[in-house]
Amino acid sequence: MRRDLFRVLGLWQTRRVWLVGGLLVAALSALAGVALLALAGRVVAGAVAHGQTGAVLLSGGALAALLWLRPVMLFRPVARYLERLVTHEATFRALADMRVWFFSRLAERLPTGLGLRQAGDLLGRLVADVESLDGLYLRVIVPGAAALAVVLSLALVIGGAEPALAAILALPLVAALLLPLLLAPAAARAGEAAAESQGALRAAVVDPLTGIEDTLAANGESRAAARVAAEGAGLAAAQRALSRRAAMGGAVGSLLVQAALLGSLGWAITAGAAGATAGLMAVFLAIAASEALGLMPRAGASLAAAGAGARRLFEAADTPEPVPDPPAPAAAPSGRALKVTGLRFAWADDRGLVFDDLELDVPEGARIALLGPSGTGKSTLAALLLKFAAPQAGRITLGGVDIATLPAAEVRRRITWLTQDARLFDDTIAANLRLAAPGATDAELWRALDRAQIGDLVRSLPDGLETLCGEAGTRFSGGQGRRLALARALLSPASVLILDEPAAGLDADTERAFLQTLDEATAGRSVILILHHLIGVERPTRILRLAGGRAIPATG
Ligand SMILES: Nc1ncnc2c1ncn2[C@@H]1O[C@H](COP(=O)(O)OP(=O)(O)OP(=O)(O)O)[C@@H](O)[C@H]1O
Repeated sequence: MRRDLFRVLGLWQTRRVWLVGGLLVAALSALAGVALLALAGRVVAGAVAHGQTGAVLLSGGALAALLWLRPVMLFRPVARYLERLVTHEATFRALADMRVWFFSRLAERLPTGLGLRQAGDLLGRLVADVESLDGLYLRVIVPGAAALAVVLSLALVIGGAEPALAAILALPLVAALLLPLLLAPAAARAGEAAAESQGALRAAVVDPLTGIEDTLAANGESRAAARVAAEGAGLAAAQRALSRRAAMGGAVGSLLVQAALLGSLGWAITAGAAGATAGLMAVFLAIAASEALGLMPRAGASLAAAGAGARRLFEAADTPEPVPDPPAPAAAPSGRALKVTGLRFAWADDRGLVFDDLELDVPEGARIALLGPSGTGKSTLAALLLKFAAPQAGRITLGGVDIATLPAAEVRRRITWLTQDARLFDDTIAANLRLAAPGATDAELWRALDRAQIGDLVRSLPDGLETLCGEAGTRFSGGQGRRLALARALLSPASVLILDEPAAGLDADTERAFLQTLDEATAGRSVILILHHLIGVERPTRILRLAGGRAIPATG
């Protein structure tokens, strides 16, 4: 837990000005509270002495304390306000950075999809686990710094005059300050269970909702609801356990603060008149300290929750990168011929080989039709060409340069892929298209839409290019969405296009029309057409069939 939390602090380095600023303001605000009650104590002690001696005026010290009371009283709420402002701003900034960091790490590490990870669980990590880290700063570090400032100031104020009294006052408070560190390991399991349940609950909701049609068609909603209920109950139980720990910490905290208060009171009573001023001051200071230290032991639960959140974040973020970028990349290639030699690849050690000694030549401007039954590795080949996975043996060169020596982004600028289940995102048609070419003009968007045989439909929509697609393109039929995705691929400036079943979703006439115009749409670029069968109008320069892990020439 400790290592994970220190790593979080390391990632927050860039926000250190805000974070340290928050600590200083919090300490200042706590000290203002101490000063307020110290001054009040001094005035009351002066008034008591004044009553005893029958003097007409308060002593000089008590009078000065009285004069100082007003500015400190005014300063205190200002400091409290600033404390809230700065510490919360610091947290918002640090957590926002953390979310972007986590998202980028996932994007690098899961290029071929989530695998066995669940979208809902990852969402839980991005939202709830990142959020639990605010407890590390707002409920542990900030109050800890404020409490430390209070304890030190008490020791200074009382310690000089009455060391024994300072010890009576400070020892229980130091215990309250350190208690979170002792309580956190015991609460760790509850924190872990709560974080896991958060993820499981989100997964239980997101999974059936993402495929709601299939859930409903199978009458599966009551089973899905039962799973949500079960995960919800698990989460409630874990959170209850965590709250119990926090409540126990709170109770111990008030006991310790009361011990400091009673100890000071006892000392004041037994010290008699000589110690009355110091004793009274100590009682007042113990009251001041209760605010800063009383809640400290509760921080043990927050520390445990933050530790669990951090562990889950790093567990996902540290998934090994399937294809790390080379430390010293080669110069970008000038040519665009693709060549695959001696390629061997299996998705995992315990899975069979998808390719064994695969050879493939895609000269500049060639159009290769790649056929093969389901499961022979057509999509896998595309994944290897885009560096979503790395071969166990063999080479893939682009313009004569081994892509293993190029950064993935460089390769993906030159090779693009219309995947089999290409997705539209929850944005406008224009924004979806400009994913492939951010600088494309509207005229270029329309040209790509026309080439993908979907221009007329988009023209007929009231909002045209600004029409919203909905999540996963739900606003469109499967075939329409596919054509929009095809337009996006055609718009890409990449010099090698891999089009996986580009005509899927088109009726026979439109498919024919599209394939006949594909030459013009992809002029000057190399194209790998992944198809289950040819319809006779594709005019490929070569036809290859994938079988037994190799690409063999075919006649169509
Ligand atoms: N991301 C992945 N992780 C693990 N195994 C995978 C992954 N993608 C594909 N496979 C496996 O690799 C093999 C080849 O799959 P691939 O999707 O490349 O075939 P395909 O020829 O494109 O099939 P289809 O025509 O059905 O799309 C299959 O056994 C498949 O289970």
